[in-house]
Amino acid sequence: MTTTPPTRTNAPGGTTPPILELTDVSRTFSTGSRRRVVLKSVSYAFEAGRMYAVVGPSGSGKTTLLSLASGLDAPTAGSVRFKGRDVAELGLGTYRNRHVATVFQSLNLLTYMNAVQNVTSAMEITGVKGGRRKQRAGELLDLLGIEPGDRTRRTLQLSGGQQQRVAIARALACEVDVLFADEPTGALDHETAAGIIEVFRKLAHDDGKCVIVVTHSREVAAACDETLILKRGKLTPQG
Ligand SMILES: Nc1ncnc2c1ncn2[C@@H]1O[C@H](COP(=O)(O)OP(=O)(O)OP(=O)(O)O)[C@@H](O)[C@H]1O
Repeated sequence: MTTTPPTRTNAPGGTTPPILELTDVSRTFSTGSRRRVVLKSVSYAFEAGRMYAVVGPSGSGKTTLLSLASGLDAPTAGSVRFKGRDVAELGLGTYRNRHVATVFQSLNLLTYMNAVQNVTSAMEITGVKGGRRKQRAGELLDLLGIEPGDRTRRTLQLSGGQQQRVAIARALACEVDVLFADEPTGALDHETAAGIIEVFRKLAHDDGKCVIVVTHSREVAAACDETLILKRGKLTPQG
């Protein structure tokens, strides 16, 4: 088993070991005889305590990048390392379930459950004990501005923006080191979006998490510590 300690950092003169490191990651999709190279040897080291925006034109591969970094998909070539360990060795399922949480563009809420149940169900692998789960879910739904009267309604009956906020509360409930979010403010009004971004910033800056957000929003990108541009298969930090 390889446990090479991480050494790289993107910060000029920085020495912080990365929490998540992509090394020469490529992803090619083959449909029939057609091959499409979406990511070409992408390398980047993400640090704890920072919030990153991944931006780029539609179809440039942002969701693909997020899928690889979050262990939903495996690269065609290259490696993804979490705390120095190759996630392929750790096991993609273990990596996904124990170390990272993702707010998907499609949200993936359990629509037959209410908001509280969606959030508590994410706590099964955390240290939060059964009796405290409801209370913790209440705290998170409070933080995301879901009114008490809406928390016991099936999520299918909530608005798109409310569902998005429940999905974020559920991701926060996982208490993991890395949080990924794909267009997390897409269905939200300006004010609610600003509140969500503040929650993400605090998560990074106060709780030391690594937050990686795919976004088309300039406001979201401006609130991040670093913006990475994905274009023609390459990931480049904004100058
Ligand atoms: N499973 C797949 N099979 C074949 N092609 C795929 C697959 N997943 C993604 N692609 C292709 O990879 C390219 C990048 O898609 P991706 O969804 O990662 O882009 P994106 O930057 O997230 O786009 P958007 O901003 O529109 O959400 C697209 O051309 C898409 O059709």
